[in-house]
Amino acid sequence: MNYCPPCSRPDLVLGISPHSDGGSLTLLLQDDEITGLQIRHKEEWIPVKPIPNSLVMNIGDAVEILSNGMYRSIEHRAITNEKKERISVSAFAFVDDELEIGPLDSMVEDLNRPRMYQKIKYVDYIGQVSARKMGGKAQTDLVKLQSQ
Ligand SMILES: O=C(O)CCC(=O)C(=O)O
Ligand SMILES: [Fe+2]
Repeated sequence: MNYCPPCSRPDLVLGISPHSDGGSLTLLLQDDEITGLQIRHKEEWIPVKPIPNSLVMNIGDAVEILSNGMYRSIEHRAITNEKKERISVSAFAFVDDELEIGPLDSMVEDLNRPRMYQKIKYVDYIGQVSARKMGGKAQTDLVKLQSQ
């Protein structure tokens, strides 16, 4: 659960720093009344206007890696609001710590595409991501193969 109190200087203070979710999929319940979530598209931050009574589903890094980059984990952040507090609820699906993840053969050989990410034990991947704190989307770069 994320809580952002009202903030007199939303231009200076973020609610949640830019990041992509490290798991496989995330379900997010937003406050229907406040647009706080933003996704990065090219160099711009695009607001995700809540659709009442609906959930947002985010693709996480694990799906990006497993799909060999076919499905990207989006970089996102939450901004603060000058007048209102905002609560959001995130439910993350993670991969088993001991599992080694890497692009699935069906996403590489079968599609005749170059392998974009190295294999890594999931717990090691998450350890590296956490060590960087919320350093933005480049977190999947940690396992991107040099030549890609
Ligand atoms: O509050 C939001 O809209 C985003 C929350 C989020 O990105 C997260 O919990 O990972
Ligand atoms: Fe997130």
